[in-house]
Amino acid sequence: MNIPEFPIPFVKMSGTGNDFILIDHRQPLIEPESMSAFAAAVCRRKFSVGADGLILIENSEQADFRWRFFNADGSVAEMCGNGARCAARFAFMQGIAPAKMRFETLAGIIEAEVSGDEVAVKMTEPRDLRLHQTISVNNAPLIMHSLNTGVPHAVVFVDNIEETDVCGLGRAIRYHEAFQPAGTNVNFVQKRGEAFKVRTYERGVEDETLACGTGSAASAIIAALLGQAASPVEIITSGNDRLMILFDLSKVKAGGTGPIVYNVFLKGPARIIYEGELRNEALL
Ligand SMILES: N[C@@H](CCC[C@H](N)C(=O)O)C(=O)O
Repeated sequence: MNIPEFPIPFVKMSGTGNDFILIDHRQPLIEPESMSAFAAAVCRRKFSVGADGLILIENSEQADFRWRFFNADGSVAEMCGNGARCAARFAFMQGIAPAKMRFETLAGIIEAEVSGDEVAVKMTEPRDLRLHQTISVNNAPLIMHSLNTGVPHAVVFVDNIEETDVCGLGRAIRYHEAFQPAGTNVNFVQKRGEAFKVRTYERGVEDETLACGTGSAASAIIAALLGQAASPVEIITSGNDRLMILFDLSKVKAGGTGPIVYNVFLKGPARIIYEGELRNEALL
């Protein structure tokens, strides 16, 4: 890795327990070929700052800014719902963007609105919907659904979410041949009154995270398509925080087949935990 010039100012943020390191990278500090290794080093818990992901905010010619998003293992993700809410608040706070903004991600343009510590983002149009797939996991048939809400998600409805082996089952599904080569994030979902509890095994973190925005959106939309919910859907995260998912749904596409879902919004808190300066020892 090319060693960047230290110290590097950063902000640590949490989107309902999904935590990120944010860096204003409009003046480039880290060489593109070193970014993945840099992300993996600074996201390493207990040895460095520790986080589920790294977000670099850069200049854009089409929007208020663009981001580069890295998972904790250094892999690049096309989109991250909670990261998007944190990035919007960071950009507003640093004077990079107004309260109502647009920014570029690999999944497309994201619209966001910041109001205090609450941030709403308009997600990309969901795609690649598959309902009622049966795959074999640990030699047993498992029924699941899948949807791409910016990144790929599998959704499994369970009867006892507390007892579900999120890491064991999640890893088996994440690496299942049905989802290769990209792999998938995996959400386990259980209805709780009018709300839904969601626990997510995240690709690129390779662990359960305390919340997942795109996973919550995929779970809410699939619950609605199965007739179990209607927008707005309240999601209870693993960390017992709340996210709201709003969307429009029409059961049949005009002149075609299959449902369409559009105007998908993800709303919830995006909190600033601390600000600091990275030293070179953060990479050791
Ligand atoms: N935590 C995220 C999703 C981040 C990307 C994911 N790990 C992937 O690689 O697909 C969210 O809040 O949406």
